[in-house]
Amino acid sequence: MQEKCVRLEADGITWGPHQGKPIIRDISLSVAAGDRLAIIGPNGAGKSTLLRCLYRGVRPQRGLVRLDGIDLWSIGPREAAQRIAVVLQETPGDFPFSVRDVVMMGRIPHRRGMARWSEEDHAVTATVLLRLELKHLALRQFASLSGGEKQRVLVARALAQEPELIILDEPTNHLDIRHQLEILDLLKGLGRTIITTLHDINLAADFATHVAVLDSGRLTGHGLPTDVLTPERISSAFRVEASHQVVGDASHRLTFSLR
Ligand SMILES: Nc1ncnc2c1ncn2[C@@H]1O[C@H](COP(=O)(O)OP(=O)(O)OP(=O)(O)O)[C@@H](O)[C@H]1O
Repeated sequence: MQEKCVRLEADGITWGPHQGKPIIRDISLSVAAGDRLAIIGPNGAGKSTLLRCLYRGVRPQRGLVRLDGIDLWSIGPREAAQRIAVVLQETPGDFPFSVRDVVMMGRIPHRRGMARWSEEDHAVTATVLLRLELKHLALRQFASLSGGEKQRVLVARALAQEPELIILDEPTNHLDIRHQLEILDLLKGLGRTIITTLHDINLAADFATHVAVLDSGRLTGHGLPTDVLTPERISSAFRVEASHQVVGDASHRLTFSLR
């Protein structure tokens, strides 16, 4: 399997529904190859909408998204899908697919038309199942898995795509704390550029090399977690009281209360 990373830049992007007000406005950010960006912000801030612009799900009405300096809309959807894998909250849970089938779906952007799966497709799928410790579940129905196992399979499908960038929307949703830590640890070890939304601010600080704070469709901070995740910025974005607490090894945690 190839290990590749890409640099992504968003330059002044704005998007909203037709004839509606923009949901995200004038967003500029950059993610260096191999970095992990966590996007945080309150419900409805526009995080999923921003992700859609970054993975070519919707075209920004203003501004550009670039992959290694090349406009994302100057490359076709197939090439975009070969370079960017997306893990969304909706899962193919109702469909009668085995775990192996779901992981194999990651190979679709590499397949020529309706051709059969190639030896390479089979080999990559087998490697990913092994690497993500899913081999013993390969023949299980996806729908029969636990939430934590499902999330692991969806990351495996993304990895089978051999992408340079993985974009995830709330990958820790509905997972208990151990499974949240496991999935973030797994993502850290993939050696890819990663952009993810996360609701847990302290987990985001531990996981990400950089964070972006979105508030009412605008970016209010972007940079290193220690610089960006200040109590003032978090209080203002989430409309709560936030304060720093020093824990055991002198690292900082934010605690929250209603104001
Ligand atoms: N296609 C659309 N047409 C109209 N409104 C939309 C569309 N997509 C999103 N919205 C609205 O834009 C706002 C931001 O939605 P979005 O899903 O991007 O927020 P979010 O920050 O991901 O929220 P959450 O944390 O609750 O998942 C919401 O009010 C949503 O209803």
